Amino acid sequence: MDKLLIRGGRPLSGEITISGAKNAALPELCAALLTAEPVTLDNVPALQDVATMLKLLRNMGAKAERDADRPDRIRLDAGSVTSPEAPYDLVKTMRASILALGPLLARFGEATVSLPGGCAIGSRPVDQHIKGLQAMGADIRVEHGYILAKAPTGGLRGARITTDMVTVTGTENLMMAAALARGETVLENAAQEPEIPDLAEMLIAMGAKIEGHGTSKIRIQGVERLGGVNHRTIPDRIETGTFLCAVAATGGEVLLRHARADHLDAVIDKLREAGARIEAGTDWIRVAASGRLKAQSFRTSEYPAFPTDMQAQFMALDCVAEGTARITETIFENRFMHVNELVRLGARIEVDGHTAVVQGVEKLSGATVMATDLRASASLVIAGLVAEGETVVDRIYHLDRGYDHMEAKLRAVGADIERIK
Ligand SMILES: CC(=O)N[C@H]1[C@@H](OP(=O)(O)OP(=O)(O)OC[C@H]2O[C@@H](n3ccc(=O)[nH]c3=O)[C@H](O)[C@@H]2O)O[C@H](CO)[C@@H](O)[C@@H]1O
Ligand SMILES: C=C(OP(=O)(O)O)C(=O)O
Repeated sequence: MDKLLIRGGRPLSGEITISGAKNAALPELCAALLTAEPVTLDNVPALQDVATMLKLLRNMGAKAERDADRPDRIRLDAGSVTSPEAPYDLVKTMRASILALGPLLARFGEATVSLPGGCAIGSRPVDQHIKGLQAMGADIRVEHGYILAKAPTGGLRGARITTDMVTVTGTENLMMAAALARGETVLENAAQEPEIPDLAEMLIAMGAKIEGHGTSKIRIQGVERLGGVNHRTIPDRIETGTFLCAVAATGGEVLLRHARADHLDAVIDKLREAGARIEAGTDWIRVAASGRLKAQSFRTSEYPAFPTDMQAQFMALDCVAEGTARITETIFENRFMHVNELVRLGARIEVDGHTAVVQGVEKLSGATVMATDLRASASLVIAGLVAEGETVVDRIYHLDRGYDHMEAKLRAVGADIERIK
């Protein structure tokens, strides 16, 4: 199993190019299932989750290949889908496979999708996806770990759907299903994360009629068919935020290219309050920091508030900042698993329910730690970059699921980090 060996204590300087967003690319790959025409996606990151999604689409009979001359481009053709099914062995490694459910049901009138397992960060049920599709007339049974879904005769029907909580993939699944349903769907309490308007723009370019994306009320007028499209995925705001925290923690100065500061206001505000210097243009962000920063308290919440996917990385920064930070996680019930590993590196953190209290220390000291989920892994990498001596981050397959060549990007700005097999 691969590990990362980090020798900490080096400031970072230079340039990093931000990849396309994992959480936009995954639903957009599934959106290709809505049409029999070719779809081309650009700026798709090279990640394990994307590879898994391509496998899943090919398993259904779709064509899904990276362009040989241009690796960020994926060409998809779901004209040849024969089996609207997502089997357990592919779904179990990637929860986002649930995003195949809405498009398959809308286009083929039926779908069989394995229930995603509970994962490290929480139980993560999909009841809201199911409830929304049922409101559109689908008959849904859960048997032997599979969601067996059938559309009514004549196809899904538009409906007014208010989800019990704000759900990102739930909103995406229902928006995609509604694009091919009969009549109007109104999604109330919709998620507003930037990945949702990006998906909506792609669907609109395919011929969908969608309004209100990026707000909590999305209106979709179903159309009979959708066509092909060439769409460019937005930059990954969480990869961007991860590198911003890394530079703020280690000190130095780095220019992030192809980055969108306007998708990351809550994190950038906190970094500035901590003492990092940040400038930004339309597609770049420059971050500079020196000395110890000031610890920052925050509370994760739905967009545009502080993202849960940045909680672990910012906690690593707080571990070596001056003062005390209170970090409250409100989205997932079990997203503090990095805490014990950070403590192994010398951090002082106490968890009380959904809140972690971090007392900043002057330094961390390298140790062997274990990655438990994707962003926990990123947090341990940041901690390793600031710790004295050697840190080994074990089980980095989590990191490979969601970061595009992270260690190569960090090495290019001066980090002493290598992958050991
Ligand atoms: C592929 C992708 O885009 N993943 C992101 C997406 O995950 P994902 O879409 O799975 O997360 P949700 O927004 O759905 O989850 C929000 C909360 O709602 C709960 N819930 C959700 C759906 C449901 O049917 N029932 C239910 O109870 C979840 O357990 C969680 O407590 O948004 C999360 C929250 O920003 C991010 O951390 C993930 O990186
Ligand atoms: C939790 C995450 O992803 P997923 O929903 O794919 O598990 C994440 O990106 O931090």
